Amino acid sequence: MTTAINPTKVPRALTVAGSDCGGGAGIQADLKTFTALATYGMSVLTALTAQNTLGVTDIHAVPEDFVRAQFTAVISDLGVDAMKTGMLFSASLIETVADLVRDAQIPYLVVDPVMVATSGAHLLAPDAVSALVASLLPLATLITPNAPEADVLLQHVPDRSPGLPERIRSIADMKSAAAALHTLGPRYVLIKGGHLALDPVTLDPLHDEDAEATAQDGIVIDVLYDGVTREYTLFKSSRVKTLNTHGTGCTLSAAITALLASGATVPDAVRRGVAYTHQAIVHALPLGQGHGPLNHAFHLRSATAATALLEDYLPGPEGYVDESVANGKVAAVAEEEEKAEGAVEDRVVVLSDYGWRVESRLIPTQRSFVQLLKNACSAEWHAYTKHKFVLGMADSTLPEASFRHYLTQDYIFLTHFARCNALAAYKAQSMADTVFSAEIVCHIARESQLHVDYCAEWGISKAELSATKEARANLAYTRFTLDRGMAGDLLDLRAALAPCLLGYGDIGMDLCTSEATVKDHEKNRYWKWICNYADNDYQQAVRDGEVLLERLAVEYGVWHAPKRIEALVETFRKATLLECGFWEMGWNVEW
Ligand SMILES: Cc1ncc(COP(=O)(O)O)c(N)n1
Repeated sequence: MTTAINPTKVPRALTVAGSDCGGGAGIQADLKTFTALATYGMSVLTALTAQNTLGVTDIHAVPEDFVRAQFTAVISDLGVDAMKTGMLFSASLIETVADLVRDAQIPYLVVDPVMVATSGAHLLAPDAVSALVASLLPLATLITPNAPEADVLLQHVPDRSPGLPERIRSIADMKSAAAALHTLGPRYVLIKGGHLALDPVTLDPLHDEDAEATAQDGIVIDVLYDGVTREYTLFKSSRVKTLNTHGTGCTLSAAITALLASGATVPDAVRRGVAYTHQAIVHALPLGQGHGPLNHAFHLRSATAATALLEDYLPGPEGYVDESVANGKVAAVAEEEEKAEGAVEDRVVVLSDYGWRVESRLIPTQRSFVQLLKNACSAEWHAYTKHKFVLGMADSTLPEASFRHYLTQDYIFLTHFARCNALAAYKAQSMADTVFSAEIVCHIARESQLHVDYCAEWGISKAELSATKEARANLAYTRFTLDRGMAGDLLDLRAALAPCLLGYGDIGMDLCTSEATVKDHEKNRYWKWICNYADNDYQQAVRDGEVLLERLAVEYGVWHAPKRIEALVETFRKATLLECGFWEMGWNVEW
């Protein structure tokens, strides 16, 4: 039976996996991920586990006939654009699923060869690996083993070349393993590097004694191999110091499946899936007493923000039967939220192939430092992000002379913005944070070159740019930021830089989603500028910057230092006003 056609534009994603009643892994993680990535999620259960963050206490396999019934129900009526498999448990379940997939002709199949849970429980019978290799891998578009799973699968590669490692330890090993696993059938192989300890600079495998220390600031490399083009793509993420990684593999393969269902190519789905999973780990929840779950809804930011989202949908006063009861409830919720705010102590484990070490650190629960800054300066933020210069770009009424003046000054601004980030690299307390800022410097250098090209489109030559004198507003803003950085610490500097990073993100998004702007965008002279800041790359930079600010806020102890918060708010306010001054400068073409 082939899959039903899709009469809507909603991407349809199916997971065939085990249930984790604790909600962190398996079907539950997959469905949360599908929803977070705006796909319609469906599930076929292969096994029920009694499980929490500490481990699996029992497993109940679903009979093959019932797996068949679930799959047929989904395929015949709702249809599937992409599907993944997770915990399949036994050889007979694997063969059943492979039979069903073969008939259904689903466009994409992602196989996550789940073998052992983070907690150590066996989720696949050892004798079922041969069935997985023989029946399911040949049908897969992509397989997503971690290094230990890849090691097991490699034992099943016929004609193992002598170059294949016994145990994957380096990027070179990951590459040769990926190419070897491709011969088992899947076009793409993604080997996840979370279990490897690599030197963050040379990317060489670490010796046992160095692994523990460097794993703190380490990086994770995932290797994707395309068996048709024979190309490798390496995805780099910073390693997150946390114990809360339960469900990481499920989440990544589900995210890739959702993105494939949405029309992404495999490399793009992997790139975005890795980024989504990384953020879900960064915001992971310290729930339970073992490996806590990821936060699949990190983009809702906080319970307060999620509830605020619902404000638009609440009925008016006429919707309540008894207003006093309703008000009482609201007050109770507010009190609960207040109690929930603050910081909790999280046990942080630095994990590597070679061992682990526990540290403790404070993790804010409900609070967002970025939100605090924006709320405290809401009037200034409004003046900046809704400035007449911005509104003039939205409807293309901004005089070109103003924009040109702004562009020439922005070129100078970029130079100082790079210096600020170089200063941030110097102020950083860890190699990872130094590299983070240094990479921004390199990014600004490239942006500066693109700026020259963009200015040329506006008839501004490189010579003209070089001869431009710096306007007072520019001087004030950039030197203020540098001064904050030199006199203060990394957080002071990042708070001074935040209005630029976050504000342009807000403006790009606002203008790109405003109906009026979008409707006439072909006639809008500023559309390209707008798209540049609404683009995924810039928005990702905004998210990275926000995550950094939230972390620094905790690391520098601001939640216990009201005076420090006040000072940081003032820095943020001044920088926001100086951004307004920058627009004013453009608007008035003042020198
Ligand atoms: C039902 C189910 N499926 C998959 C996993 C693996 O997830 P993890 O390795 O994070 O424990 C799990 N623990 N439970």
